[in-house]
Amino acid sequence: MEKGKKTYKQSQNSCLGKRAYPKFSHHNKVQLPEGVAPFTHITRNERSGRKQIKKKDEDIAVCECKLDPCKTELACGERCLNVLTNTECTPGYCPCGSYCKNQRFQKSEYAKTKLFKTEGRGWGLLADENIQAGNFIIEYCGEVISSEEAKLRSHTYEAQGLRDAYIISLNANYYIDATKKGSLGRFINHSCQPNCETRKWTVLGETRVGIFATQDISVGTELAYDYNFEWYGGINVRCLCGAPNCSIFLGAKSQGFQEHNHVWEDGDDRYTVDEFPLYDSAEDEPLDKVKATDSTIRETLITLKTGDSGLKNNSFGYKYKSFSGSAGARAVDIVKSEVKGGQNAIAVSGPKINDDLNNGLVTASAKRPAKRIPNRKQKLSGRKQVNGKRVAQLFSSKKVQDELIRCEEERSLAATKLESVYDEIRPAIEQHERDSLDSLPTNVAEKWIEASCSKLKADFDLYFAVVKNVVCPPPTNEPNPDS
Ligand SMILES: C[S@@+](CC[C@H](N)C(=O)[O-])C[C@H]1O[C@@H](n2cnc3c(N)ncnc32)[C@H](O)[C@@H]1O
Repeated sequence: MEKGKKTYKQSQNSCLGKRAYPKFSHHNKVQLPEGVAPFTHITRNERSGRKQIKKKDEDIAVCECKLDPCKTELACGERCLNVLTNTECTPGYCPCGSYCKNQRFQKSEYAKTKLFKTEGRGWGLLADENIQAGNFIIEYCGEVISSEEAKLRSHTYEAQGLRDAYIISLNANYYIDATKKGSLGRFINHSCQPNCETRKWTVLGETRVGIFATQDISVGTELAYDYNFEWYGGINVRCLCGAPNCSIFLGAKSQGFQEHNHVWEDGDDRYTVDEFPLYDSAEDEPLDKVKATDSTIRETLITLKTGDSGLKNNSFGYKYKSFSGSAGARAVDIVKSEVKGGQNAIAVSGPKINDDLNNGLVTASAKRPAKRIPNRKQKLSGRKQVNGKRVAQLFSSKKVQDELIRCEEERSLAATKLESVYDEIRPAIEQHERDSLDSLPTNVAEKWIEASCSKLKADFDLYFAVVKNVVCPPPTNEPNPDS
């Protein structure tokens, strides 16, 4: 793929007519059937307080497609280098000019769809034309928010009694919330036997989520994708997709599901839990059963398993209002759950891990996602390490002591270098996280890898020297350098 190519001038040819770029409004009006709760229709994600990033010329991916003037419908098709890497072509840079077919998100080239009322699952979206497998159906648009904001909003929506959840994950740190602003993609329901899926595309440097057909879909068929891995928040909802392989709950394997506590509500099939087991999606192990004994306060007994959250005990049980546990108990603050009979108001329930242990995040599964580079410094400084200088004192041989002290000094140099690289690349990492990009620039990643490898090597050299001198101590008749 050629980078940094300047604006392509379309060759004049009799097959080509003049074509201007259409203008697209990001707030296209749509006709909604009566009864649909109001929301603002948008066809482009909104990122509050953030400007569109202007990519440098050399960072723009330009494909190598050659426009066949007599077959313009094939411009930037499935073999386009950008299409193969889920990247949209950039207007003004694509060799196929305005004939480029790889700007579907930018031009909102959606399939025809229609809203309809489902039985028990609220509104749904159906295909209003035949859709071929692989085709782009619609973008999942909404407000791009941080994970902290997603948690906060999710709790607020629950507390407000909103039944339908519209927050999906964009990447490790960002989410798309289509609750108040979104495209019609927000109406696509979940199915354990889906006919479409979400895919991430890079569009003008930003990650966007599209819904694509995974099979041929005939007109009138409901569109559905599997919420697992993408879905965040909301109370646990019993899945009514009706598929034979139904996994019982929506998004049961998603990160949001794992990090949440949930209660069910009477009077709605989706919220009725009789003897359904609750699965810890982190490990696919059945937890203790959820009991619905009382219509006002439900008692839940859940076993929490701690991962690297800082809690020493591996598990502790708790009940609303009472819990048992030792090391973790101090940090657990039980929040009352009240389901008001008849009304749809739900106060969010669950254990609150105190700030000092878990940044105040409400979580039902202490199995944390892998930490990314920005958290690395905290880990580096907090980890208990062997001190080479102190170990050296345990050896009587001066030669061994010197060797270990040298290794320790090298290790401490490597650690300092790693910390300073961290400080140097931190702005680049933060910028990338703010821009919702999944990968770091190569030079940043390389610096980090190099410093990490040096530190690992220094660690290894020290440990190796200790082990070597324990297993094969030097002969005791070594000359005493002081004599
Ligand atoms: C993204 S919204 C989908 C549109 C929603 N049905 C509506 O009326 O706005 C997700 C919500 O739809 C409902 N839902 C989606 N799929 C479902 C399913 N298979 N079973 C039960 N409820 C479902 C749940 O309430 C879920 O929180």
